[in-house]
Order: sequence, then structure tokens, then C-alpha cells
Amino acid sequence: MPMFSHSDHIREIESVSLGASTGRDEQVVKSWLRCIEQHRLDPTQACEAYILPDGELRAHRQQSEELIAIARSGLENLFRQVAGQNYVLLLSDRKGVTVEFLGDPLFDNNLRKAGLYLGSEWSEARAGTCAVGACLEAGEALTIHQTDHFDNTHTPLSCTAAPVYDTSGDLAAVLDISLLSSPIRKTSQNLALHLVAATVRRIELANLMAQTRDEWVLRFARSPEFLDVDPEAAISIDGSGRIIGMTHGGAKILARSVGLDWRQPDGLIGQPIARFFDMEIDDLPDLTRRRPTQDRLVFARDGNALFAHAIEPHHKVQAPVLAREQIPVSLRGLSGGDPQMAALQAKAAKLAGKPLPILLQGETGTGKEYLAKAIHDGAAVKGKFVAINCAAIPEQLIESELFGHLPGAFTGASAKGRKGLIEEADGGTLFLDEIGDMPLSLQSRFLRVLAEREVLPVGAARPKPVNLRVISASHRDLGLLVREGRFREDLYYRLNAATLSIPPLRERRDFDWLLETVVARHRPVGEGLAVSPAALLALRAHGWPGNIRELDNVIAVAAALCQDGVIEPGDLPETLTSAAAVAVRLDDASAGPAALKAMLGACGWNISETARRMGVDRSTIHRQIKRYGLTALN
Ligand SMILES: Nc1ncnc2c1ncn2[C@@H]1O[C@H](COP(=O)(O)OP(=O)(O)OP(=O)(O)O)[C@@H](O)[C@H]1O
Repeated sequence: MPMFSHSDHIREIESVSLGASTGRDEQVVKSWLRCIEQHRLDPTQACEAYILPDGELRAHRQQSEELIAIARSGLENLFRQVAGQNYVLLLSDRKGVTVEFLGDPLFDNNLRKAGLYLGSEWSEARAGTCAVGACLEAGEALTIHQTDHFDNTHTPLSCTAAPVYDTSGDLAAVLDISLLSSPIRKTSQNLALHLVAATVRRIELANLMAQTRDEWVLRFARSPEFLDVDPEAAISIDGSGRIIGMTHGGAKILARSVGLDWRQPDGLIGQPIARFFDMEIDDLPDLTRRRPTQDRLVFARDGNALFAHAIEPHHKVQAPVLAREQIPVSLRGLSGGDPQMAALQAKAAKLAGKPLPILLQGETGTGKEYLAKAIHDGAAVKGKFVAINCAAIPEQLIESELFGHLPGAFTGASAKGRKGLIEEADGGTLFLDEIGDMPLSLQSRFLRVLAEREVLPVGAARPKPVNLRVISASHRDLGLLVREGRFREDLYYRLNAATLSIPPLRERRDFDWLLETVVARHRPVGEGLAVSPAALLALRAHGWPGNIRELDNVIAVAAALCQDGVIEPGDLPETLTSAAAVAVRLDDASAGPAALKAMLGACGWNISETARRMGVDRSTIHRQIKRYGLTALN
């Protein structure tokens, strides 16, 4: 091995600093110059490795916790690939502090001395030219081999490092693979360079995937064979088609496509995808795995072609759910964690304060009026909440009910005249339930109230100004009524600045919460009212065609019938607990065993009692116990 003395090394650095050329890589020369000119380091002064005190190390690790967690499996994989070759692996944060370390414990002492250890700081300013430090400065993968190091202390080492970028394109960490002693030729580390770069690519991809749940991810590869298994780059795109994240490879593709520098990620993030590729957000569904890989070719604006793989958002994009404090108190109590309701509450909260008309759609009994009242209360206006059910009033009365009339305006009209409901709601909210049942003739008069903001009582010559918010509701599809010519299109659009659709009870995932709310409503003051486990099972299994109103009625009756404040299956309507209904549930292999077991437990495994409470005969219970292999112990 040709000897390269310390003084040769120092002389070489000094001559480079004076402008002499050398056979070393450009990145090494640049780093040496930075060491002398910027960091003011002296090549004649050897410096021991610096290892951070424990407390400081902990702070550094906490900051990079998320990334370490993701990088760890990549690190371990890489370590396995180089097992037995004396490599050590370091992950450093953006300051150059080693926050994760994998090495052979046999060499622990030597590694620690060499600074290849947890807590060691490898910034260029502290340690001179080294792989981690130079990589942090250059932003690219590189090898700093033996005498490439600036400081004499480190010249036995050969270190290869690659930068890990976060999804916004900022350098977040460095992955380094180092050898205490290595062959003299730098090219011996080419494979290491390749391995580190590939590991980082996968870490960045895993990080992008972990951060992207509700958005699209678009992965790229130059050859179709590796696209789905080991893509080269990826970007994430939001619902409006803007870039919101990228791996480093992704940043390079985007930047190259429009002739930008990838070092300026601000020019990439937030930009529409169509700026970089010959495609729009609507084209993404065509790039999923449903189509053969070779057909999924996209063209970058610089003419480059790439194979692409689009991954759909995990969840349907929902209206962003507001923080609890941002939702008016009246709207907070509408649900107990059902996701559809949470999205609806957030939307209602945003609309509550604005005087826009709202249309509520939902099956009967889902709580349309309840929601309308909550929106009214949330709006904190002075006027009243006035509700009218258009289906419940005879056609000839609706007009005077709504618009009011002057004294003696028509036969049977009251002598004193009457204020209409529209006027009653002045300054507040008019809730029009079953708006689909409003006669066509009235629809045009009502349209005028909305358009002109005035009301003309029956028999009056002059209209009166009114200022109100209209919330209307229908269990029927109003759009369909419009298409069938049974509802005025212009009124439909006037009423429907925003639509809120309330889910039916059978779709809600907060049934138990809702049940408790209803039970509490029927609990006599100072007394108890609870639901037995068996009754709970029957209630949960019911289909609830009448929704919350049906639930409310069922509990009202059960509260009156039950003994000692506990609602049992016998207190529920037969439709919920009839032998046929229970038998259907018992036969349902997913719910049956659990339901039966709960009931048996509640009855102390008394078969007769269980059969009585479930409304089936004893032989059915025996049969099911055998079928599901139930015992009091399992
Ligand atoms: N979120 C809720 N929490 C508790 N109770 C509710 C809720 N929503 C509705 N209810 C109750 O359910 C019953 C039915 O509600 P509401 O009258 O608002 O339904 P609706 O959809 O307007 O019915 P319809 O279509 O038949 O007019 C009422 O007793 C109401 O108090």
C-alpha cells in the first residue's frame, strides 16, 4: 500500500487552497475550500471526533423521530445487505448529528473513537470534509474516501452518504455508510454509493406514502417492469391538481420538466400538475393499476416520457372537519363521532352565520327539523324559528298560513286579520318541511318572497318587507321533482344555495351514543333508566326505517313499560324482538354467536330464561349453542 503521509495530505490541501488543481472529485475540492474559507479550519490541527452529551442528543433525536421511525426499516435492510463487511450505518439529522446507528458491537470502542457513533457530530464546520458534512452542503450523494477527508484524524475512514429529503423538498437527514478501513481505491465504494442512494429513495417513498392519505400519489419509472415494485420517484397531488409533496427524484423530474433548479422546491410545491406534465387531475384515474403498465405513459413538458402509476386517495375527500371550538354549541350535540355527521356539522357550522338558504335532504325522522333548529340557534339571530309542514296543512289554508291575511279578506277569514308565518319569522328562520308538497301555485308566490324580500298578505294592496333565512327540507329528491315538472326549477335554485344530506340511522356509526342521548331524554328526573345488554343487541340489529323518530318512540314506550328502570327485550315492540327477527339475527354468523352469548351471560346461562327473553323456543337456543360451540367458559 503506497504510504501517504500526514504532511503530504496537509501540503495537498494547502496547494488546493492556493488554486492548484488536483485529481480529486470536484465535490471534495469544493468542501476543502469551504473548510478553509468559510469554516476557518486548519488542516495542521487534528481534531478528535465530537460526541454530543446525552441530553442534547435526545433533543436531536426527538426532532427527527418521525423520520427515524420510517428510516429505521430501510437502515436495517441495508445493514443486512452489507452484513459481515465491517460497514457501519449512520443516520444524521440536518445538523449532522448522528441520531441512529447500526454497527458491529465487536468494534464498538474503535468506532466510538473514530466518531462513528450515536451522538457524533459530522457537520463540515465541526469535522471538516467528511461524507455527512459534504453531503449536507452539496445536497447530493457522494463518497469521501480516506485522504479526501480534511482532518488527518479521519483519513483511515471511507464514508459514503446520501441526503434524505422531506416531502417539501428540504434536506432533512443524511444516511451514511462507513468503513473503518478500506481498500485504497475509491471506486471500491461505488457499490456502497449505489446501495445508499437506493435505500434513501425507498425511505423517501415510504415517507411520502405515510404522509399522503387523502391525496393522490403518482409514482414514476423509466421502465414499465419496475414501476409497480420499485418506482424511481413519486409526487403527491391534492384534489385540485396541485403538487403537495415529492421525493427527491420527483423534485428532479418536475424541475427538469420546466427548466427549474430542484434546489428551489418553492417553485414546485403548490404548482398545478399540468404545468409539468401533459395531463390534468382528471387523467389520474386512467393511470391506476386497472390499466396495463405499458399503457400508462405520461409526457413531461420537456418531452421526456415516463411510466406512471397513480394511487388513489385512501379516503374519499370529505369536507374538512372543523375544530370543536369552531362549531357552534347548538351544532356540536348532533352526533357522537359518526364521520358523515361530523362532515355535515362542519359544513353547517360554516353556513350557520350566513343568510344563505339551505336545503336539507334526508329520510323521514332523520332529524331535519332538529338540524334546522340547531342551525338557527347557531346563527344567533334575534328573530324566531318558525316551522311549517307544507304536507300537513290543507292546500287552501297554506296560503293564508304563510302569507297572512287582512281582516275579512276571504270567507272564514278572522275578523282581526292574521299575521302570516313568513312575517312571524322576520329576522329569524323560516323552516319549510316537506317543501316538495308545496302546491305549484304557491311556489311562484313564495319565489317572490325570496327574490324581492317582501310578503303580500292575502287581501293586501301593498307588500311588507321581510328579512329571513329559509331552511327547507324534503325526504324526496327535489331535483327529481324538478325534472318531472312538479317543482319550479327557479325556486329549487333559490332554496338550494347549499344542500345538507343527513344520513339514515342505519348508516350511522354512533348508534350507541344516539341511543344514550334518547334514553337520557326519557329518563325521569331523579330516577334511573338503562338498557339491558340483550335489549341493546336487539336495538342495534334493527333496521330503523323510521330513523331517530322511531328510536325516540320505541324508547318512550319502553321507558313507560319497563320495571326497575331497566329496558329489557320484552319492553320493545315485537318487530324488534319477534322470533322471526331474532332467528334471522341468530343465523347471521357474524352477529349471531356474540348476540346469543351476551344474552346467555345476562341470563346466567339459564336456557329457559334466554329463550323467553329472546322470544324463541328453547330448542332454538340449544341448537345455536351447539352450532357455534358456545360454552360458559369460551
Ligand atoms: N341529532 C339528534 N339527536 C337527538 N335527537 C334527535 C336528533 N335528530 C333528531 N332527533 C329527534 O328525532 C325526532 C325526529 O326529528 P325531526 O322531526 O327533526 O326529523 P325530520 O327529519 O324533520 O322528520 P320528518 O321528515 O318526518 O319531518 C325528534 O324527536 C328529534 O328530537
